[in-house]
Formats: sequence, C-alpha cells, structure tokens
Amino acid sequence: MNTAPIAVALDAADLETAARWAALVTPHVSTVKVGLELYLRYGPDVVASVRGASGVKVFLDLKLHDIPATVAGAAHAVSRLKPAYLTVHAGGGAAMIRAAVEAAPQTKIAAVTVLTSLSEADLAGLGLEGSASDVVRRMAALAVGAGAQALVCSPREVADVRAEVGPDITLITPGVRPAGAATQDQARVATPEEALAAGADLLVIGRPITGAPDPGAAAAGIAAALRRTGAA
Ligand SMILES: O=c1ccn([C@@H]2O[C@H](COP(=O)(O)O)[C@@H](O)[C@H]2O)c(=O)[nH]1
Repeated sequence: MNTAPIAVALDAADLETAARWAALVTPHVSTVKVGLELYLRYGPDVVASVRGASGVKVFLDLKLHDIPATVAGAAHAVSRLKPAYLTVHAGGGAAMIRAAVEAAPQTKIAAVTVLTSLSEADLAGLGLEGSASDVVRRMAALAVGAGAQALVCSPREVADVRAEVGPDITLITPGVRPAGAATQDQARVATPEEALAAGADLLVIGRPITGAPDPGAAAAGIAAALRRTGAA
C-alpha cells in the first residue's frame, strides 16, 4: 500500500513509546520525525530504534543553528545515521546552510524558515518586517540560494513559497491540524487537505496522531481522508 506523505513527529518522553508509535504508524506514513527531546535524551541510537525493520524514512529535526564550522561538524556527525532530512535554521545565514549541505551530501538539508509557533505579532515583536509570508519567502530564497534542498514553512505560506522557489524544492509543513483539532502551541495552521492542495510535499503531524488513543488508527484515518479527497 502507498503510504501518505506524512512525517509523524515522535515527540515522546521515552524511547519505548517513540519506537511503539513508529511501529504503529509506519504502515500508513512515509516518514517518522525525531526531534530534539528524543535525540538529546537517547542520542544517535534513537534513529535505529524508530526506523526498525520497516525502512521508513527518518527526518532528523535538530534545527542546527551555529557558526558554519560547528554546523558542518554536527551535520557530518549525524549524516552517518542516514536521515532523509536534517533541519537547520535559515536564520543561521547562507554560509551556515551551505556548510550543512556540503557536510551531509546524502541527506536533504531542510531550512526552517519561520517557526510555525510564531504569529504575525511575534514576528513584529522580533523586528522582522512584513507579513509572515514576506519573511518566510525571504528566508526561503536565501536558503535555496545557499543550496538547501528542502524548506520548512507553515501550510499558510506554502503556495507563496512554491511560487518563489519552483517545483524542485521539497516543501515540508508542520502546523497541520485536522479540522476541529486543538492548535496547541501552533500559530499558523491549516488542515492536511489544505496543506497538500497548497503544494506541500510532506506534512509534519505530531500530537493529533500520537495523542490519540490509537496512533496507528489516527494515522490511517488521516491518510485515508487524504486519499478520499484526492489530495494524496
Ligand atoms: O516550524 C516548525 C518546525 C518544526 N516543528 C516541529 O514539528 C512538530 C509538530 O508537532 P505537532 O504536535 O503536530 O504540533 C514538532 O516536533 C515541532 O518540533 C514545528 O512544529 N514547527
């Protein structure tokens, strides 16, 4: 069966839970995502634990942000884990992004443009000029110019970003919530169907799946809804 273009965020407090969630969702989704909490608790071994025998793609969401030499070293260090994607913050600048790209040639470097937890008011508070879409598009152009092969943005900007960077860049969208689901700490959100229709390639979905009584059934339900609507 074809899996849905979803990366399930395995934001668990312990490795057993993360590995169990991964085993439950991998029949239905293309990718599982390891974030800072899990990686900092358990280190590199976490990747093999969630990958299991299924061969599911692993998205390493470490959001590297440091001087270019340090990011190059970190990207090189984790590239042996063979993640499909590794995140860096676009705000680290072009030289930093390029350093990551050169240090991990087998991994798609995904630049986080503007965190999906930030609202338009937050951006103004940070002194960033323009709408969220303006800021995201500026970050996207800079990151792609530095060699990033993927971008992380909210589903609300994805159509504008696609117009900015063209068809060859993988657009990844957290901030995805099925209709009626709680937004929690996400500020710029849309439904899975809206995100794909706007041009997203990979939807990051965490708590709406992992917080469900049966994460496997929740992932299967979202995947089936996307197939029904023709979105995936
Ligand atoms: O801008 C960003 C970048 C990364 N994330 C990560 O995605 C998941 C979202 O989880 P939900 O439970 O679906 O909110 C989480 O791991 C974040 O670290 C993001 O949300 N926004």
